[in-house]
Amino acid sequence: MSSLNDAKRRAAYKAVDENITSESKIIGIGSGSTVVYVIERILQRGNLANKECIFVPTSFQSRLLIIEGGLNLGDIDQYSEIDVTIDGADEVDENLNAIKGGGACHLREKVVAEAAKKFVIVADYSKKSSTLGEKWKQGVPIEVIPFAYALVIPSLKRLGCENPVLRMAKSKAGPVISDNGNLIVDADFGLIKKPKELLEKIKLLTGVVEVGLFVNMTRMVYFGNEDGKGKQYLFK
Ligand SMILES: O=C(CO)[C@H](O)[C@H](O)COP(=O)(O)O
Repeated sequence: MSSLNDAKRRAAYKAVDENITSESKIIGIGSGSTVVYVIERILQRGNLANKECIFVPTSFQSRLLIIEGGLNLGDIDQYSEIDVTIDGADEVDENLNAIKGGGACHLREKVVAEAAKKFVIVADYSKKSSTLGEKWKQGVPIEVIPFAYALVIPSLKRLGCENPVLRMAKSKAGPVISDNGNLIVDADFGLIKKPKELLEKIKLLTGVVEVGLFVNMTRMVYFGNEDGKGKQYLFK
């Protein structure tokens, strides 16, 4: 296994072991490659898989992971109070603010994170930074309704992003369509020293549904380390 995957797995296992307890009944499941290891660990711990836990997905991908794992699937409209949500991230700064949405799922991810008493991020060492924008060079993912994207792009330029890019699909001629039927614009703002301010400004643009900046939401981050030895935890 690559050191990166190994690091993802270590972070995910530790986060499950330390945050999903016998008290946890409703659990939010994020999206992405690291979350696959979250489900793997939950299944290994048969007591979690078999008992009456309900798992709330953040995407088509995590819905499938829950179903294929034979876990109890719930929806956010049935379970709007979640005990703990565990999700990946594209970058996390030293204040535990994060960029998310590399998989175009950040709208649902934010809903399920906000519904949780505790929001926990799992990531490999390459995601750790001191200031957002240092590591994730693709830009801030912004979910936009299709009708408005041509208007949102120049507005993002006025906010300081030189080249906002409509995210295109890799195996289809056309744009990435989110699970909500929307488009994703990736907007590189360089180093983001004031993520809350930027989030508020982007969110005010008409047609923007959600921004992949998770500010003041994360309680804990588990980073899997490169050396294969330890794990690094950051707590708020
Ligand atoms: O925000 C996300 C999807 O929208 C993912 O959590 C993020 O992209 C991290 O993914 P991975 O664990 O594959 O690195």
